[in-house]
Amino acid sequence: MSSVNTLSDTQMLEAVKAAQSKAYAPYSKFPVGAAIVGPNGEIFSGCNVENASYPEGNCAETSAIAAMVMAGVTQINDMYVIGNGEGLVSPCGGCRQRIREFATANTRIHICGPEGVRAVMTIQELLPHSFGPEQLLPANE
Ligand SMILES: O=c1ccn([C@H]2C[C@H](O)[C@@H](CO)O2)c(=O)[nH]1
Ligand SMILES: [Zn+2]
Repeated sequence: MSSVNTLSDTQMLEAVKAAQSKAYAPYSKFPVGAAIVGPNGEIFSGCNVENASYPEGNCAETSAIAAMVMAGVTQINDMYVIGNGEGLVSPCGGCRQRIREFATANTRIHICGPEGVRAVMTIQELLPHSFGPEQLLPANE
């Protein structure tokens, strides 16, 4: 558990809380917010969007990634996630793969609670031995 929040943690906590407040989660009643810091310090946020056809719902991380890509950005420097409860709301398997697509070795995922950042991890820790763009894209980029 990390106990000290940096200035940017404080700013990002505000951003994820604002995103969480927009969640559409009438079925699970489990609102989640996510906020990405891009390579130039831009912030892209998203919330979970559920659906009466349950499997069609989107996670907050997925929504934030869509907002980032819509803005023309394809690199995640940091991802902040917040949910309710005591434990760690860490990205689901599908979202780990989606984050992986835009992550670098320096990307950090910050799992938050209302009081601050509870844990920080790398995508390598969340998704070891992962499959990624390097397998499919030419190396001469
Ligand atoms: O990291 C997570 C975990 C869960 N959810 C959402 C999916 C669903 O709407 C609700 C309950 O699983 O929380 C997220 O958005 N992100
Ligand atoms: Zn997910």
